[in-house]
Formats: sequence, structure tokens, C-alpha cells
Amino acid sequence: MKFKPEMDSIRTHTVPQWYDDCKLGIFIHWGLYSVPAWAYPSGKLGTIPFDERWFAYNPYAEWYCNSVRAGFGPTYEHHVKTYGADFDYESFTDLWKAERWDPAQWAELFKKSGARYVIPTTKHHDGFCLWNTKYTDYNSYQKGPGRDLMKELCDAVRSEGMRFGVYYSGMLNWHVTHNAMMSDYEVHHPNNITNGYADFAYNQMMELVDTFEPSVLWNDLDWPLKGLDDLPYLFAHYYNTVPEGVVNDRWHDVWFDYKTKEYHRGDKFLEQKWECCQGMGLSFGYNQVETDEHYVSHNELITLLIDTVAYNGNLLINVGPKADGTIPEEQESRLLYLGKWMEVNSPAIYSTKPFSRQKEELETGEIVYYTQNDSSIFLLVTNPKAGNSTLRIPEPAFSCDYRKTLGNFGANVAISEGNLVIDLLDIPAGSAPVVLEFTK
Ligand SMILES: CC(C)[C@@H]1NC[C@@H](O)[C@H](O)[C@@H]1O
Repeated sequence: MKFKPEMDSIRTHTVPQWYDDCKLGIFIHWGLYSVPAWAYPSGKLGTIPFDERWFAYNPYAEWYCNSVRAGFGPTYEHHVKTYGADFDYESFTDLWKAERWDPAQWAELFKKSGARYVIPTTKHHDGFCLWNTKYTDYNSYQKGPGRDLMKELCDAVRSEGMRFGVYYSGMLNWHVTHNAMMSDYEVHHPNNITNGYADFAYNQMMELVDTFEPSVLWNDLDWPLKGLDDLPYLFAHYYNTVPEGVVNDRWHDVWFDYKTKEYHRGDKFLEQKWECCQGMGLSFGYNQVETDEHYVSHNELITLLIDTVAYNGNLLINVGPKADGTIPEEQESRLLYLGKWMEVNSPAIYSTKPFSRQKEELETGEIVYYTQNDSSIFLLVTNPKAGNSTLRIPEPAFSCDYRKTLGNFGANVAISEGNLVIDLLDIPAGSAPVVLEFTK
């Protein structure tokens, strides 16, 4: 066995090339919370004080259980009006059928989007498990849909040639704790910090490793404090079982392969591999209250990918399916649009590295990004003007030869008075970002 259950051994693990190259993944938040599918679209994480103003008005529809437990606020009022004050969260198992779910359709759509890995919530904070786990009957095989949703999805994703990872909420389990969490402190100090719960989380994570051999272990928030000594055993078993496996950074700072950012991006990493995860709107779980206006636009989604990849990140964009197993049209439309763009422009995305310059804002309003591979430098222009326009890039970052545009538009490129001058020709109105390739 290459890895021993000691942190010195674990620390020898490096980020596998596939994870660095693939750049785009699909997060999926699907669970009991998809039945009510209701949250107050208060605002983006990081823009609202992380106290009652966030927790009682939580825009995350997957936090429905906790939002109702608050006992006040819009979600509590919606729950009482819609289901009655005595309707407990666990009763949503009787209403969740997934009657229109076809995992092959999901996998086909994700493949078309250009994504190369898929990470579903196997158990979110509510404690309901989406696989036939032997550690609790509070799962989708024993209750609700009556199916091992994760096995079916894993098979469909892999049959499309994509990698399958697993999300698991290690720290929180609202099926075990019953108080509302109304502060960051309460979220990180739940009262299920028993050895028994730490063992439960460890056993379920080991079961996920042995059952699915997932390419990514995506733990959320933190790991049970009485289970921290278990982690070297978990990581060693995981890496020995899945040699190309990779883990995120939400394990109480014990270890990570890559860092994660959730919505607010702040200072980006360059040297350290990282992953940007967010919904297309303000929520991860499907929120029936959200309209198209709450979602990033089709072109903003592409720019989000570019702005992430240019800084050495992967974009893990979230899909929040409806309870019946269909994907909301607004989300499907954006994934297909992204996929069409990737069909033409993916050489500037897949298997690239950050360039010496990542981004610059031009006086004319366009924002230009750079990526590179061994043979080319790519210049990605977001918000290009319709028709013909001229970009002037002062003190260009390179002097290599212009090769071609990636797409159906023209360009003339020259160096003039120390500027890289690019004439963009025949850009359609509302165009997605356009890419020019230069030969090293
Ligand atoms: C990034 C994503 C996995 C989010 N992590 C924190 C959770 O509270 C939230 O519901 C969502 O799962």
C-alpha cells in the first residue's frame, strides 16, 4: 500500500493531472429539500451578515429544514401556510418520488455542457442519504424514491466518460440534531459531537469510498471534532483505493489537495489549485421562488468559467434538480449554451495553465483574459462589442505570432506604437466571449 495512515505519508499525495486539466465540473444538490424547493432569495453568500439575517432568510433552499426550525422568517411562514405547523421535515420522504428521473438524461446533458466530472450530494446537512447505506434507513432506497439514486447516477455518469465524485456533509446532520442553527458558531459547534456520531460519519465515508471509488471526496463545512484522528486512516484508505482520487479542503484544516471557494471569490489563488463552487442563482437546491433574473446570464456563466480557469481554478457549477428528477429549464439552457461555446473554444480551457498575466480591463470596456498550453497562448475577450471594434492592449504580455480566431469571426492583429492592436470583425450582438490563439 502506497499510503500509510500517517499525515507524513498523506502529505506526499499530489493533485492528479486529470483534476488540473478538466476545469469544469457539475455539482448537484438534490434531496428531501427539493420537495418544498423554497427559499427567500435574500442575496449572495458573503453579502449578508452571517447571523440571523442570513440564517432566518437563507437563500439556500437546501437549508429549508433549518430555516423552518428558526421559527420565524419567510421560509417558516411559507412552511406553516403550505404544509402546516405540525408537518415535520422527515415527512417529505412521503412526498419525494423522483417519478420523472432518468439518470441517463442527466449524464447526457452534463456531458454536452463540457463538464468532465460530476459531484452529487450523497447526504446533505439534513441527514437524508441518497444511496442504500447500511448505517441508517433514512435513505432514498428505504424511503421516498425507493431507489439507490447514487448508484444509478454513478453508472450513468461513468458511461458518458465523466468522473464521479461524492459530496458528503460530515459535520452537520439535522436528523440527529434538532435545534436551529442561527450563527456561524452554532454551525461549527453542533451538539452531535459524540464519538458515536464521529464513527457514523467515518463509516459512511468509508462506505462511499468502497462502494463508488469516487474520483473526488468533497466533504462540507468541517469534520466531526471527535473524529479528526480517524482522517489519516480515511485518506490513506481512499488514496490506496482510488490512486487518482482528490480531496477538497473542508476537513478541519487536517489536509487538502485543493482549496474551495463558495460564491464570493475574493483573492484568487494562482500557485494553489482551487475550485469555485456556486449555483447559477442564489441557491444550490432548486428554489421555485427564483426566476431567470436571479440566475447568472448565459454569457456570465462562460465568463465565470474563464475568470476561474485563468487563475488556476476549476469551476464546479451547481445544478438543483426538481423533486420529480427534471432539471429546471433555466439551468438546462445555460448548460447547453456553455457546451456549445466549449465545442469551439475548449482548447483555451481544457489542460491549460495560467499565463504570466491573467486579466486586464481595457479602456474600451472589454475584459481580456489569458490562458496558455505548451504551444499556444489564448486571449479570451469577454463582452466583445457587436460588429467591428478595435482592442488596444498596452505593453502586450507577449510578442508571439497570431494564429487564428476560435470561431466564426474575423480579426486583424498588429503591434502598433507598443500596443497589441486587435481589430475584431463581424461580432454578433450579445456575443459570448471570443478567443484568439497565438503561437508560442
Ligand atoms: C458549496 C456548497 C457545497 C455549499 N456548502 C455549504 C452548505 O451549507 C451549502 O448548503 C452548500 O452545500
